[in-house]
Amino acid sequence: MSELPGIVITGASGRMGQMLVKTVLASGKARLVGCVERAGNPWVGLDVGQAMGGAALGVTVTDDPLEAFAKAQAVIDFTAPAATAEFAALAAQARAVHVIGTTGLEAEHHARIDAAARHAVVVQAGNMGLGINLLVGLTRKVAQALDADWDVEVIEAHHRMKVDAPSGTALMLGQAAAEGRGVSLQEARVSGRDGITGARERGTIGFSAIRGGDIVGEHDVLFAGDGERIILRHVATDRGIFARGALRAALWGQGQKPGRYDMMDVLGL
Ligand SMILES: NC(=O)C1=CN([C@@H]2O[C@H](COP(=O)(O)OP(=O)(O)OC[C@H]3O[C@@H](n4cnc5c(N)ncnc54)[C@H](O)[C@@H]3O)[C@@H](O)[C@H]2O)C=CC1
Ligand SMILES: O=C(O)C1=N[C@H](C(=O)O)C[C@H](O)C1
Repeated sequence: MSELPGIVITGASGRMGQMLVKTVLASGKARLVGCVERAGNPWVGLDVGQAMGGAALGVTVTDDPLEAFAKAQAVIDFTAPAATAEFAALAAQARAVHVIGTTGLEAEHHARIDAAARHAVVVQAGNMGLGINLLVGLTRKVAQALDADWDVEVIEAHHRMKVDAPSGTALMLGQAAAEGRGVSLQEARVSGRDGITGARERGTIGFSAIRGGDIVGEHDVLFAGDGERIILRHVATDRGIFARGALRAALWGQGQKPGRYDMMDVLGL
């Protein structure tokens, strides 16, 4: 029997990094072959199992991604935009599937990810969970069925440590609403109202972000009409859903042609 795919986790000491380490170990479908953290992180040089407060796993956290990626069939990356753009090139060099969960990516990061995807398999999504990816389809459908008399607002809530807004998921949902309506999100988007904003402009898609406590991730897509409202809602209560989705993407990516994919491809939605 051939060996299970080897996985490297970047940002291993982070909230998602630790969840990913546990998920890969528990899966029985992949091997943990490396963990990467940024230079200066206190976990660098430690065994990742011991750093997490458990038994040694025989995987030392390194700040050298190239060395780690050389052993990997897939890199699962939930870090920060600049790091992810750099990892994209290194993962492609190693011909490893790059699963990107990092959000807050801007045009320059997407361009570097696109360049890497010419040589290797990249799966990128602002949300790796099944529920949200289903909600994206529903949002597109509802937006298609309603005209611009229905105001669309995307409302999201996350923990106090989240650094980007709107969330990657909120942007996926906004994009789906814009597609359903046949408009450009870039042109329709209104974020973070404050002060004398004037009346709401017809056809815009609004975004509001709440930050507090330990909220894992909550998203509402509100369609507000005259005399009625439709609310599509997803509530995440456990980061395990994102980690299991990311591992599924890493396994799905084995043997695919080089290119850029998302969770819709992985889930067959
Ligand atoms: N797509 C999805 O399903 C999900 C995406 N996310 C996204 O994943 C990212 C991480 O989220 P959290 O784990 O909550 O953040 P976190 O701050 O707990 O973890 C990020 C980790 O990345 C590490 N890191 C940053 N730069 C690095 C570098 N150059 N090299 C190696 N490691 C580096 C940090 O040291 C930290 O340990 C965020 O962008 C978040 O929005 C989070 C959950 C689900
Ligand atoms: O930072 C988080 O925590 C999350 N980030 C993703 C996002 O930006 O949408 C996914 C999830 O909501 C949790």
